Amino acid sequence: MAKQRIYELAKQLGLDNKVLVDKAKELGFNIKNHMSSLSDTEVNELKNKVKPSTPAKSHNDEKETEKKDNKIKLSVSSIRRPASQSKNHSKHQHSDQAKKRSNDSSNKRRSNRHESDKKQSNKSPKVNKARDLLAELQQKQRAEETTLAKESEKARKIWHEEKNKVQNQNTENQNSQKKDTNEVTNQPEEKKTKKVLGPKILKPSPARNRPKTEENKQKQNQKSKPKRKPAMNRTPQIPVMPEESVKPDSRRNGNGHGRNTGKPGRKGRDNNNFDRRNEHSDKMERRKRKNKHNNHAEEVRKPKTVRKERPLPEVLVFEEGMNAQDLGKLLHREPAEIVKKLFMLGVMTNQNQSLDKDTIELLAAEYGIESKEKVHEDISDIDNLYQKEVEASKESKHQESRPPVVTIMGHVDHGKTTLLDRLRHTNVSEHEAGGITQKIGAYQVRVDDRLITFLDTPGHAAFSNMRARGAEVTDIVVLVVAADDGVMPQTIEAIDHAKSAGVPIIVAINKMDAPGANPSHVTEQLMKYNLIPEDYGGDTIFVKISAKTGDNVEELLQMILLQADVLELKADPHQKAIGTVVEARLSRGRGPVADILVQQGTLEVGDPIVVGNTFGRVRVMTNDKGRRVKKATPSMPVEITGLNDVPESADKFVVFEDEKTARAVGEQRAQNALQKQREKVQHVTLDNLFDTMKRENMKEVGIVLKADVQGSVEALSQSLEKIEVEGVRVNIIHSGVGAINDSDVTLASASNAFIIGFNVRPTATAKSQAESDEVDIRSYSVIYKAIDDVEAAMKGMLEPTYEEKVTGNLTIRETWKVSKVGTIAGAFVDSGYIHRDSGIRVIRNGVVIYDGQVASLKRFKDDVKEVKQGFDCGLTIENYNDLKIDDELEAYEMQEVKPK
Ligand SMILES: Nc1nc2c(ncn2[C@@H]2O[C@H](COP(=O)(O)OP(=O)(O)OP(=O)(O)O)[C@@H](O)[C@H]2O)c(=O)[nH]1
Repeated sequence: MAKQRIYELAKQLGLDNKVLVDKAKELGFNIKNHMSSLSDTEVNELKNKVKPSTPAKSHNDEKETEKKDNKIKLSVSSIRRPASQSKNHSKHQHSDQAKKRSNDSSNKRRSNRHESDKKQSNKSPKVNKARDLLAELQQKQRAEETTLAKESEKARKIWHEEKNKVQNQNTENQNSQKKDTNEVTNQPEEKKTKKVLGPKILKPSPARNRPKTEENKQKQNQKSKPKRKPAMNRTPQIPVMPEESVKPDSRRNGNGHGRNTGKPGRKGRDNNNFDRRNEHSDKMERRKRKNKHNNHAEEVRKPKTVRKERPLPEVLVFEEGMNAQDLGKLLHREPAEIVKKLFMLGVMTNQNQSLDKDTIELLAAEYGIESKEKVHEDISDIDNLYQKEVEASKESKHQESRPPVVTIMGHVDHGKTTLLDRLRHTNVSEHEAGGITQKIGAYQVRVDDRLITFLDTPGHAAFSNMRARGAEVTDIVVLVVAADDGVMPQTIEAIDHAKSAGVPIIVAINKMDAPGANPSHVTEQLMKYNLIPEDYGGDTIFVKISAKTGDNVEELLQMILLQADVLELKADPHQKAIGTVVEARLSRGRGPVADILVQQGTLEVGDPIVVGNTFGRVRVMTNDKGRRVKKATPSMPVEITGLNDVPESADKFVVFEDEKTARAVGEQRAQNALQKQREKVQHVTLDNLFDTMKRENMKEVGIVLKADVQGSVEALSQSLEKIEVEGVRVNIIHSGVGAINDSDVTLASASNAFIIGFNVRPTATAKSQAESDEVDIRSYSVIYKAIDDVEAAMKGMLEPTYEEKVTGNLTIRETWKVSKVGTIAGAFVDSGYIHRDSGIRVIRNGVVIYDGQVASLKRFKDDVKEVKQGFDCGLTIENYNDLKIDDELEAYEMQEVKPK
């Protein structure tokens, strides 16, 4: 049988040539490659060897797998090993296998080889040629392999030399790592080569090799704690570096920092980052140095100011809600210190947090000082300021005697004004309208170089309120009782007022010259009111005088001074001036004018002043004789100008440090007063709801009241409001001092009220406005006249009755029918007049056929109010169009009939 070549057999078996060659070699056949031929025996033997493990049907799969395996092996080995090494390795393997087999088949093979050689030499020249070619190819292959191996060996040597150089350098630098470095450098070449050429191996992070900070050390210790062996067994720890970590510097970008992952890309990036970082840090460094330099320069220029430690205040006057900053200012300490102190006291706060009273007190105690809460003063409460000044004067060491302020009281016509006239040597009563004193006057009388201030209060009942106010500033009341008239109602009222004010009374029994004078009777009457003369064991001074003749007036003055001495009246002229308004009015040329009585201190021209709800600066000051003065001492009545508004009588006044404050206070008070007034008008509660409803059903007479002085306004308004007419009451819508002006008319018109002017007249514009608005203005100079008129008007309002009054007769002369308007009658006024609002009756043949209202009234094309006798007019009647020529028209009005 012919010999078969291995590749043929491989093809037949569906195996790779190499596999078959290997198998054949395993069996010890004398073959070289897949071209080698096999004998039949060898073929069979090889088939047997291959067959069991390689079933025919899976040949392809196996082939594939083998191919893959071979490829992988080759690829891996080509990377991992140098060619020569791989060759050696295969040689070794080959030799091992040969050794194994050599024992059992060496002789046999040797003989076979000889045989085959012989056989081959005997072959055809073609075969020999092919063999030679093959041999030649093999030689070439071997030569190439040898060259490659030499080159790789050379390259490896160079690499090792380089590496060793670097390692040696590092070894010198890093003594602690010396040992390990040496170990690594002494490692076998194969291993090292393997490392370099082999696939990437994940290396321990260089981070672990960083110099250990304290923190890192701690962390590492914590981590390694459970793994630690007992201390006794521990050997001195030499850090065993991982293989790669022994050459860290060569991998750390030359600076020992940064992470090296072994990737060139990342290396590069790290380098760049690092460079940038370096650059940045350099800049920072430069900047720092520069700043240092600058700071230093500043330090040189400006020596540091050391804050002076100011002493703590004796008392911490605080307000609740202050914060650490506020308290820091008061205590002359840094707010941070305050916060710290509070923290120590257990109060967690910041500099801006409001603190309560207790905390602030605690803080003061911590500093060892007293604390006092600041009491808020409402400077707009001038009554309070006034009272404070009064109290201050009582404790003042600069008190001086002051003139007594005397008020003369008594019943009407008992001679009060005559007495004052006598005292002032002027005749006031003759000029008084209606013979009644209408104003509070204040005068000073000199008696033996001593002064007595008199307030002339009117005796009429309507002025009782003013009298009571007069008593407030009064030290002594002189009660005038006519000897021929005796005690009257207002005498008793005066006694009550004086007593309630705690003011001592001196009784002046007047009109001793009158024929019916009976002083003992008067004395008896007064004793009923606990006014007991000294003669009767009492302490009331009785003086019998005649104001008319002047008898005993001097003695009365002496008695007043005596009483003043008993009272020891004193004041401090050096303190801030306070006092009371006696009277106020609006002067046309001078503006608001106020008669005031200085009670404490000294008022000077130019003083910023708040008077009631007004304020200003004292511009001109005039005394009771009409002379200008610059100063007003205690108990001195003066008239002042310079206020921004007219104050009310009995208002308090207080002088302020500056005009700004005075203005602020005055404005605040005016605003408060306005608010109060509004609340008074608008406020309706459950308590007053019934009253309000009741008032809604009542008819009201609205009055706008204007007078020359505030006292008259008050007196008149009180009298008017007292008028009682069943079902009707007076409502004073507005009252004030000064002429009747436009706004008064507007207000009266809007409120359907009329205006009463007392001693004042309307301005020209107000007069014309009143006429156009049909507002009634009544002017009076005597109070009771005004009261009587109002009373009559009020009676007129009670259920007024109306009666018809025919005002005119007309005859229709023409009619026109206009669509949308109706019938227009052209009529002639035969008698009287027709008004636009007239009622109208249509009379035809003596019979009233319609009674209605005029709808429109015209003359030619113009609407008119009224058409009088002798004129033509055009008219329409509401809801009636059946108008015919010669119809008679009767115009009429419903007129109010006053109750009798
Ligand atoms: N015979 C006599 N008549 C006097 C005396 N005093 C006043 N009269 C008169 O009494 C009247 C009233 O005097 P007045 O001084 O106006 O009285 P009044 O108390 O001021 O009156 P009112 O201002 O209304 O409060 C006048 O006619 C005086 O002339 C007096 O001493 N003797």
